[in-house]
Amino acid sequence: MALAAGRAMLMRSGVRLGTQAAARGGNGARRFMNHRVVVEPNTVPGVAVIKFKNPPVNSLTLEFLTEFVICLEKLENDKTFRGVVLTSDCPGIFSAGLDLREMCGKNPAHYAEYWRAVQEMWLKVYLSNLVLVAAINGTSPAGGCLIALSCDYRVLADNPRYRMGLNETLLGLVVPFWFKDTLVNTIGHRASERALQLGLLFPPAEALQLGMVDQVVPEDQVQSTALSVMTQWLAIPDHVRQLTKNMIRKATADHLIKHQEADIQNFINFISRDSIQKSLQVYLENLKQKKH
Ligand SMILES: CCCCCC/C=C/CC(=O)SCCNC(=O)CCNC(=O)[C@H](O)C(C)(C)COP(=O)(O)OP(=O)(O)OC[C@H]1O[C@@H](n2cnc3c(N)ncnc32)[C@H](O)[C@@H]1OP(=O)(O)O
Repeated sequence: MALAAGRAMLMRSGVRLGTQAAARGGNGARRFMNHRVVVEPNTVPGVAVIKFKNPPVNSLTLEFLTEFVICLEKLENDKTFRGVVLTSDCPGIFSAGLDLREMCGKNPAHYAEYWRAVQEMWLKVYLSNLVLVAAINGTSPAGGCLIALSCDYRVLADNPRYRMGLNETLLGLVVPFWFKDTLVNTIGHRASERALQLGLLFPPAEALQLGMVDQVVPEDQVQSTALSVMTQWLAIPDHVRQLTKNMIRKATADHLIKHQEADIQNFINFISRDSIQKSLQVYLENLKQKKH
């Protein structure tokens, strides 16, 4: 379903699916290249590394979301893969979250298409049959943090400049209920209440203390740590681990699935408001002028 919609979207936007290139890297591993998402089968058997490559800040544009979902779907359907490490190819930034330009100055049909793509990405990551480990090698606000929170395990680089959290209120936005649920499921109710209302972005030591990440390691060890953690997760037979994951996550995902259309309509109504459009424009302008 998501794959078909994604293909249609890519066709509309002029991206040819046939352009995905395969090449052999130095270690002989096949390396699949999309435009914005690079998939590298790694030295650990059954594990692929997905690198976000949407410079300058890996913002979650419609095209990026579509490519990402297609990549995950392909890996899920390829039974040689059991686990995926998610990381970034953009130095210092895991993902800047939703692309603000997708939510500014567009029409309701675009907002609907964009929000559905955000929902589908979250459902795909949150309910993935694969083991997903986030190797967070940069800052990850809002939607970037959501991707990491939706993985099974998080390893964060020990760099005080890298902040993580759901900062939507700082942009004048109300966090969607399923972003909130994902955070509450990870760090608990009280910590989420404070973090969400204040739009807090946490440095590594605090993120670890809160349980927002599972490990903080030196920057040059993020990916290797993620891969060795993966080995531990893959020691469990897939079917029992998948059933257990599904049992724990199903209610949260079902909440969105049940209200998916209403959630899209709510997003359109909210984002189309003059006051919201104005505050997003001011936020973007401030980013340009480096006032943040
Ligand atoms: C019911 C309704 C519910 C609505 C809920 C909507 C939910 C939204 C969730 C979100 O994800 S909103 C996005 C939140 N993201 C942020 O607040 C991050 C903003 N960006 C930054 O703080 C910084 O850019 C950075 C990530 C820390 C990187 O800093 P750096 O100094 O390295 O780069 P910049 O010069 O700031 O940025 C370069 C370039 O990229 C543009 N940009 C940055 N972030 C975004 C973004 N999220 N979307 C689109 N574009 C972004 C920035 O404007 C610069 O552009 P320029 O043209 O080169 O000036």
